[in-house]
Amino acid sequence: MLLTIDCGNTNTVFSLWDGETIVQTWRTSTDHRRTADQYYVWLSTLMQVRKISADVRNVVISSTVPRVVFNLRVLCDRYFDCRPLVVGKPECRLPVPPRVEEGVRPGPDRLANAAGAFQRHGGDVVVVDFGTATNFDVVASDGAYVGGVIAPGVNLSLEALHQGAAALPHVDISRPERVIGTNTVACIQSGVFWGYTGLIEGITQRIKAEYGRPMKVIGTGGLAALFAQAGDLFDEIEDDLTMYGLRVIHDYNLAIAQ
Ligand SMILES: Nc1ncnc2c1ncn2[C@@H]1O[C@H](COP(=O)(O)OP(=O)(O)O)[C@@H](O)[C@H]1O
Ligand SMILES: CC(C)(COP(=O)(O)O)[C@@H](O)C(=O)NCCC(=O)O
Ligand SMILES: [K+]
Repeated sequence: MLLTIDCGNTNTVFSLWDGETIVQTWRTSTDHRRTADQYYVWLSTLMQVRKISADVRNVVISSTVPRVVFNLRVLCDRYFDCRPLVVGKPECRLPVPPRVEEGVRPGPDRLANAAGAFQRHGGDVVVVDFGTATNFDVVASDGAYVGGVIAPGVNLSLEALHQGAAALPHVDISRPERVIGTNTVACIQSGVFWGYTGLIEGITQRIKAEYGRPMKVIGTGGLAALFAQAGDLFDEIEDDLTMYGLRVIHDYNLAIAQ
């Protein structure tokens, strides 16, 4: 079976595949101190809970936190008896190489999103990925990642507001009914929710204008569904896009090795 691991700056997500479908997804906070043994105890316990007896033979990893990769490699070596494919490393080939400035290393999550979006939609796509950062990944008609936008993430903004302003509490993000808040929490929620809605609308519009061809806008990441409530921001929402892209990259590397 294939295990895809998407390690972001906040959370690390593991998806177990059976052929073409994801059997289960598990999420833990990202912590570079977590050892291979700790990962394995956690994963195998959760598999037992779901009565899954997985024979993991292949692993593919995207990590925006370089330090965690070492222990994930040890996990693969010690418990799955395999060498993982790590997106962004020279030995991991991409179906279509990115077209960016010389020396730039795009986030592996963005490369995975591009591979997944191209397989599903055939290019001319913007992926809006809500993680620690809110990324816009532009995928050209041939499937190449060609750049995009990195904005501070929704939770990061909420946290910064709380940290920086003595009288402002930490609030959870939600869609306020009204723009004009009548209490402090409602004002913050409005600022973040409608502020990000404006950001997403404005940036996708400008990307489309600069790109000059019709584009599809795909939302992914936990908060995409919440922002879909704001109106017509996305053509589609695909929560598993990064994982799916990792699978595409895995399949491609397997095919060229044969
Ligand atoms: N479904 C959700 N509802 C609310 N908040 C979420 C949801 N999914 C993720 N988040 C929040 O968004 C932030 C970043 O999400 P995540 O996708 O895990 O980031 P990363 O991929 O950078 O680790 C986290 O603070 C997390 O709590
Ligand atoms: C922008 C990111 C931090 C987003 O990562 P995440 O929010 O998933 O943790 C990540 O894609 C990254 O580290 N990128 C490297 C720079 C670049 O993509 O140009
Ligand atoms: K991510």
